[in-house]
Amino acid sequence: MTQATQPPLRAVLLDIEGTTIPVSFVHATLFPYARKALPALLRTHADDPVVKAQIAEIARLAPGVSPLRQLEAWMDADAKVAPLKALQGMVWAQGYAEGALKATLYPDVVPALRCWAAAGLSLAVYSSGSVAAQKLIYGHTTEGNLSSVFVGFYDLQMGGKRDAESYRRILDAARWQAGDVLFLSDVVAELDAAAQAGLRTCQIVHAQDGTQPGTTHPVAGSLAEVAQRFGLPHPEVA
Ligand SMILES: CSCCC(=O)C(=O)COP(=O)(O)O
Ligand SMILES: [Mg+2]
Repeated sequence: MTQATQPPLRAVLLDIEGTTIPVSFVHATLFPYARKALPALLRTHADDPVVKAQIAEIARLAPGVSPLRQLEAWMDADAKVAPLKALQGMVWAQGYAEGALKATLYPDVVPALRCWAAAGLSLAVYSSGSVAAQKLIYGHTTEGNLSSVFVGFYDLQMGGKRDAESYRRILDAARWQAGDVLFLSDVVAELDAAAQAGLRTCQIVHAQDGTQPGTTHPVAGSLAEVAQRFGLPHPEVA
């Protein structure tokens, strides 16, 4: 089916890093903040039930390794692992609360999200970052609290982003039909998995992030371009 003959989209599912937020913000601000703050979190919150549950999960995944060493190894590898993502979310919460962290989105993102939500599209997030971290990032942007534009937040509890089954779980949870949903990501393997589950896809490519355009999904350099390609309401970029 060509774009013109496809039914109108009802929902947009968005990745975060490389899609709505520059890779540099995640790697130069969020990740170093978490790396510095995690040792103290493990020391001072050892009795917190959430921390305890994550430590138990680390021990299950990496038996015999010190939790901190394992977290450092995962951070070195940029591994998308649920216990690391949950603990990173906890330390970022403190950073946002103290005003040390504020998310800077790509300039095209806020106008597009507000315009699409106002036009009745359902918007949801699917990121490796924990749901708590997603709500924090959109709750503390340089342009204010954006969390109300989203009707759903999904993380690795749905499964890995390169696994088609994860997208089927999200469709079930959101009660969406696959063909009504557009998934946006910078990572081709994630788009492949979403397409396998029947979602429509578009790769977001930002030269400043070094994103390599693939050949198997439509490509756009901004959400305004996505709107144009997929017949979505067109945001006025401020
Ligand atoms: C939720 S903000 C932090 C993003 C993060 O921790 C990460 O690993 C990026 O994952 P994504 O799936 O958004 O590319
Ligand atoms: Mg990404």
